[in-house]
Amino acid sequence: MYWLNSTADPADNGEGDVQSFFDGHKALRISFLIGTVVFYLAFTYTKRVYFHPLSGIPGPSLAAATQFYEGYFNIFREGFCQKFLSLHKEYKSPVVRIGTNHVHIGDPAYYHTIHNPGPKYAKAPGLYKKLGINGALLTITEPDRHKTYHSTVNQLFSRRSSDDLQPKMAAEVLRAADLMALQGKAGEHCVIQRVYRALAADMTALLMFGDTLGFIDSPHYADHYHQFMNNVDRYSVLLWPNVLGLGFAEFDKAFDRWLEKENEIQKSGKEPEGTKKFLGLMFDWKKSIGESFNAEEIFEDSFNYMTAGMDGNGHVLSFVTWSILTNPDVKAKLEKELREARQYIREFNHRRIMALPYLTAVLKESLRLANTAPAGLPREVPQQGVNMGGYHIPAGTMITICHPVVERNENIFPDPLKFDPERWLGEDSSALEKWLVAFSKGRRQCIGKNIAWMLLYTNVAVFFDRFEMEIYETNIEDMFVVDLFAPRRRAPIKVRVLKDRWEGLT
Ligand code: HEM
Repeated sequence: MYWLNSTADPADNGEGDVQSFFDGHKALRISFLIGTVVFYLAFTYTKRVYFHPLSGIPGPSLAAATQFYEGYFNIFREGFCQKFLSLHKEYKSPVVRIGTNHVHIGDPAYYHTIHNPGPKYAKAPGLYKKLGINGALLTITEPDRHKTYHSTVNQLFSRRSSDDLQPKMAAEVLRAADLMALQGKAGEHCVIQRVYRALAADMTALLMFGDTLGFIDSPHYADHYHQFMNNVDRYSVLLWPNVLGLGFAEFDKAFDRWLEKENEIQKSGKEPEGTKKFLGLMFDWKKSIGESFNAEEIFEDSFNYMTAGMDGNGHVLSFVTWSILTNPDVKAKLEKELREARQYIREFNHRRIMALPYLTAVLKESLRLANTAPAGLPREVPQQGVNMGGYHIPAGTMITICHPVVERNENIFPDPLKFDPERWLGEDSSALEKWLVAFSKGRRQCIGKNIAWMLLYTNVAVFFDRFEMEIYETNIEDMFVVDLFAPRRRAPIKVRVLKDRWEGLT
């Protein structure tokens, strides 16, 4: 830098001169900075838009150039995923580029290629590692690691294991219904989404840890709005890793209690009777892969199961409730079927409840339209790349096919926005099963599917057979789905119980 000032004393090390040069040339300094930034931006833009391996794929140039494009829609508009379907129309292409290294597929024919039973198309670290829930089953991206974890815990989520919950689930659902009846009599409304979430959270904890956090015991007049649920609502999913230590004291305490019990089992070497619970299985898994048990990691994973269970079910059941109560024909048909099955419903015979055809159709149609994965579940294109929709997509590209591509496709589901359970009852309806993707498909599909179905069936059967209900101060705008990786509605669903049809029955 010495050359900048030719009149300087050669004995001087030059630092002072450089300083005075820049002090005296503020405008030049600013221009230099602006020039550097403009050059950098222009260079990056040109490189990403025109000289990137995805350059040939149509899509908004700004999306290709910078992640800020996606960020803008996520922060200031209704979410980037709201644009996905329209981008395919705008660019008249089944493949569009939605990020620097990210493409979106608009053709349902590729859904099962991406979400397949094999190890190809691993979860994209670009999203899952950023969620920060280290070690959680959900965020494991390495196929082999996922396989060993999944096969160790899978038995806990089997249909049989969910069946074993029957007596306790019956007690909790029937108790929640009794409390709703009391609210109805008092002329109070009920935030039913909280009731569903509370039931699902308690059942998830019971399945996994053999204990609950007592959601259903939290004040019923607040619709079981437990501190855990309250905190989940306050901190978005994207902030969880930062707040896990802050607002979840009760879960923390419960986890310590469960861990202490498991440590005793490990020390004594004496397994209790019955299906091994989650922490025991995690000790097994860690041993089998030669790692030590990391309590912090398992805590985060456990937290993730709790929220996935609570909010997955709450989200879908709130939509079921809205759909039944705003479609009088559907409501009448369902109530007729439930009335005829009342005996089994009151006995909480879940296997018989789960065989009811119209209820099944209502639930499938709700799962289709509830929008359980609005932004899709990004995967990574495997080695050698793939050809899709007339384009070559290179290995390592993040690839997404959001669920509405399938769920709102008019060739698969004619008149797709209509809530029409009958479509699942027709002669060729079995062909539709492959397009029921709400739990995803393939190797990374929802592990909690069995308990989720059991809750969906029994909650709807009990509440809709027992109560005449109406929607209370909730409108269609409240049903809008906001993408926070986990789907959220703008506002929860409220109902009012008008009549208790089981009152006086013995
Ligand atoms: C109606 C309710 C539910 C719906 C619609 C639902 C939906 C989904 C979807 C779409 C995925 C795939 C996520 C991805 O690929 O990243 C998933 C995964 C998962 N779900 Fe669910 N879920 C529900 C209930 C539950 C319940 C009750 C539990 C807990 C017991 C649970 C735990 C999980 C876990 C741990 C994963 C990660 C699985 C893996 O990566 O192998 N879910 N769920």
